[in-house]
Amino acid sequence: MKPDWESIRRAIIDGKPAVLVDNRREFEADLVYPAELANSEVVNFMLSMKGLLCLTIDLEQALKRGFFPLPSKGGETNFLIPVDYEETFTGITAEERALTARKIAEGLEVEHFRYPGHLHLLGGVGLNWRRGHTESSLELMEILGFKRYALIVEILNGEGDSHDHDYVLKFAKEHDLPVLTTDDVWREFVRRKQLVSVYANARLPTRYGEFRIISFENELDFKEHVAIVKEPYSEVPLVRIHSKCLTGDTLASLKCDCGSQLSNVLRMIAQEGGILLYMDQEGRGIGLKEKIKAYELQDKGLDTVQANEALGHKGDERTYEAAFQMLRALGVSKVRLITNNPTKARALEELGIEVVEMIPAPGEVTEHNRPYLRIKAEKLGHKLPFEV
Ligand SMILES: Nc1nc2c(ncn2[C@@H]2O[C@H](COP(=O)(O)OP(=O)(O)OP(=O)(O)O)[C@@H](O)[C@H]2O)c(=O)[nH]1
Ligand SMILES: [Mg+2]
Ligand SMILES: [Mg+2]
Ligand SMILES: [Zn+2]
Repeated sequence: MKPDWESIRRAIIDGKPAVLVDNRREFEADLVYPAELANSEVVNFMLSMKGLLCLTIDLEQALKRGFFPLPSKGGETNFLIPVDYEETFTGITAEERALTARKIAEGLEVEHFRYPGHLHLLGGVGLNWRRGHTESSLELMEILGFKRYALIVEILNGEGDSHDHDYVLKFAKEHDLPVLTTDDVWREFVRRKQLVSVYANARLPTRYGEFRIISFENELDFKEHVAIVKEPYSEVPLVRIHSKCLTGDTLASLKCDCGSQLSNVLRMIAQEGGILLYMDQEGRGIGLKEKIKAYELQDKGLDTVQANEALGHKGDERTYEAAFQMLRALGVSKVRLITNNPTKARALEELGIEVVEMIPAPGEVTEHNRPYLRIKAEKLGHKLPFEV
C-alpha cells in the first residue's frame, strides 16, 4: 500500500518527524525531518533518540559548495566535515544546531561555517546507487515537497539497540509520528524518476517471425535487460516478463518450464503483436552461479525453494521495477500479462501499470519438471493452467 504522503507532510509541518524504517536492514529506524524547518524543539526531541544527529545533503551539491569529506577507512557512509554556522556561539545547543541546519538548507557556501563543528553531515549519492537511510531521507524530502536536506537520527531503545522494531512502533504510536519504510520511498522513487531509456532498436528476424530488439540505458538496476517487440501491437498489448534461464532458455534443460514458455510466448507475440521483456534475473534473481549450487542441493533432495533458502536466499529475489520502467520507456501503461505468477502482476499494479488481464503462460510439463512446477504452485503462488 502507498503511504499517504499528504498526511505525512501535514504531520511534519506540525512538528512531528517521520519514522523511516529500513526494512532491508533489520528494521533499523531513523527519525527524519526537513532541515529547512528545523527548530530547537524538534532538534531537542531528535537528540533524545540517542543516535547520531546528522544532516543529509546530496554529496555532489555538498562538494560543489565546498564542504569536504572526512578521511574514511572501511566505512561506506559518506561523512563530511561537521560544521557550525558562523553566527552560533558553540554550535552544540538544539537551537544552534537547528540554525546550522537551516543555513545549510538555504544553500550557504562553506565559508559561512566553522569546522569541525557540531552538526554531522552525510552525503547522499542517489537512491539508485545506494539504498541507505541517507539517500532515502533525501528522496523522502523531495516526495514531500521539501528541499533535499534532512535531519536524521537513529532511534535506539532502552538498552541502546537500534534494531528493535517493536520499540520503534510503540514509540511512534505514543508520539503520534508517521511511520514509513525505505521500501515505500524506493517505490515512490521508481514511480517518479525514469532511469531507464531506450538505447538502441534493431531488426531481429527469428524462427518465430520478425521482431525488433531494444536495449536500454539503465541507471535503475544497471543490468542488461532487453525487449523483444513485435509491431504493431494493440493499445493494451500482450506483454511477457521473462526472467533469464540459461539452462532452460538456451540449453534446452527439462528441469524447468522456462524454455518451452519462452518459445510458446514468442510464438503468441509473433502472431498477435506485443512485447517480451527478457530480464537479466537468472535463477529468480540469485544469479547463475548460485542457481547451479541450488541445483546441486536439489540433486540431494531439497526442493527449489528449500535450496534457495539453504543458500541464504529468498525463494524468489526478483523485483519488477526495471520491467516497469522499461514498459514506461516504451509508452505502455496497460498490459495483458502472460504469466502464471500473480506476483508479477501485483508488482506492476503497485507501481502503476494496469494489468487488464493475466493470460496463462503455457509451458511443457515433463517428468523432470513436474515436482518443480508443483512446488512453484504450492510455495510461490503460481496458478498453473494445467494439472501437475
Ligand atoms: N533459484 C532457482 N531458479 C530457478 C530454478 N529453476 C528455474 N529458475 C529460474 O526461475 C525463473 C523463471 O522465470 P519466469 O518463467 O520468468 O518466471 P516464473 O516465476 O516462472 O513466472 P511465469 O513463468 O511468468 O508464470 C528464471 O530466472 C529461472 O532461471 C531453480 O530451481 N532455482
Ligand atoms: Mg542509519
Ligand atoms: Mg516460468
Ligand atoms: Zn528455467
